[in-house]
Amino acid sequence: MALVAGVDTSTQSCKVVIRDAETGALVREGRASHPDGTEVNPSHWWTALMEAIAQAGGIDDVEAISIGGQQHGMVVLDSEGRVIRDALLWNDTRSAGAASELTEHFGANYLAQLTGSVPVASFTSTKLLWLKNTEPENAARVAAVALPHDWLTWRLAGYGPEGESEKGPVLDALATDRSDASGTGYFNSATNSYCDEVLTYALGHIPVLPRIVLPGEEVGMTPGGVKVACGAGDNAAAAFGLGAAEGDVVVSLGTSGTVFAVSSSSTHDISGTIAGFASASNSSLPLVCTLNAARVMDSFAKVLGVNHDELGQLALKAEPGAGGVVLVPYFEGERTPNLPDATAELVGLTLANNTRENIARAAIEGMLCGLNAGLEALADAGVACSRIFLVGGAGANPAVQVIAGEIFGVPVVIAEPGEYVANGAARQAAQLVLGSAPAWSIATIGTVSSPQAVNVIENYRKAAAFAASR
Ligand SMILES: Nc1ncnc2c1ncn2[C@@H]1O[C@H](COP(=O)(O)OP(=O)(O)O)[C@@H](O)[C@H]1O
Ligand SMILES: O=C(CO)[C@@H](O)[C@H](O)COP(=O)(O)O
Repeated sequence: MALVAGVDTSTQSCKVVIRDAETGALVREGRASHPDGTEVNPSHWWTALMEAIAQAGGIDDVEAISIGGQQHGMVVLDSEGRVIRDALLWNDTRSAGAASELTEHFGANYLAQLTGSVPVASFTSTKLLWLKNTEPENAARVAAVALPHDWLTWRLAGYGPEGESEKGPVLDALATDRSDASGTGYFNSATNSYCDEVLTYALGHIPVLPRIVLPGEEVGMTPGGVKVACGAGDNAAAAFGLGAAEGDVVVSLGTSGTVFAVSSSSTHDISGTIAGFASASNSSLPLVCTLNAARVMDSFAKVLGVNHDELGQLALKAEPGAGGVVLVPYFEGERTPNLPDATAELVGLTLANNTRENIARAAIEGMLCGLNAGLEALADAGVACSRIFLVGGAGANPAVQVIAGEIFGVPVVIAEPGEYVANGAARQAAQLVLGSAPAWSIATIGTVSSPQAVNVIENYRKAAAFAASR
């Protein structure tokens, strides 16, 4: 039995699954936490990866490993392979001004055609421009730029600063894949090449960038002799893990809320709503992302003094529409719509409807209505949606599954709880070992199908428009 390992180095934690390459059967798993914050020293990701691998029983008996990871984070290295400053993560909004500057300089239409997306503060390109504008001495020292999964892949393959790695600081050994590169804002996934003009404007010079490795190709070997595959951005890895095909839309409720689909045609949305990313299988991954998902539930569970399941039970005791209470969940600002400085609003309260049940339901409805707007944008762009796969930490909550059926108005398939990003990465590792991607089956536990709660969506739309107008 050949074993493969898949990793999800996500915003809040690192998860490792070890699976049978042929059947996909789960053999062992492990996880470790990441620190809080939108600015993180990458060494914490390495420590968490080592801890999660150890918890999963190590990888000595594994033939190949691949890493899926949070997208966009800016990891800047000097010529000695050392990290110059803490990485700015995808949910750090300080580069919102730089995003506007890039869009004004090149034009939304030009960037959408060239890179598939109009940049917002999440994109790596905007973080590099922020670095050049704010910390010019750090920007001048940048010899290489990597994403979180690229940097961990490099370290896993034995590279890193002298004294901390077996193979030393070989910057040219950095590697990535199309899906994660497509989230940088300086990559053209039609030609699989980097956009020098955007990079030069953003950073002031062209650094070493990870070479693009195609699915099924090998990046290198760990010092222990395990093959390393190219990895992927976390959303692309989840789609690959689920085997998502045309007509399947994936909604992921982790720190970010994302709605995306694997598509044979690329998008170039000049409004900036849809990011035109690449998938982990040589196709496209149109995606809409919000900054406010699982943590909205974490926050309301804390305020109401309940756990996640109890929050869900409270929500299901309230009627759809929460008696008129509406949450616009912009706790961390928002990315789609692009409102980096917005704050959350709880509106429509009266003495009669101000109950724990209504507030719990409004929290879940608000989180999902934000993503429903993304689903509508994908439909407007011609992306087919006959069913939705719900994944991510908050997607496992039974109340979220029921309410998702009402908000999306499309059958919601409930996959067995699992680590779908890590599974997708493990499937990439299996592709490397077997020569083609194995057809692992996905265990589902049911489908939620409800008429769409049109009034709930309309009330949310009005409240969100009001919040955006402030
Ligand atoms: N049953 C649940 N209901 C709601 N939220 C949950 C549940 N279980 C976990 N979460 C939340 O999901 C988040 C973790 O999900 P995950 O997909 O791993 O996030 P990320 O990939 O961004 O690190 C945490 O905020 C956690 O509190
Ligand atoms: O920025 C995006 C997608 O564009 C986020 O989806 C990140 O990739 C983080 O993912 P999670 O850690 O929330 O799963």
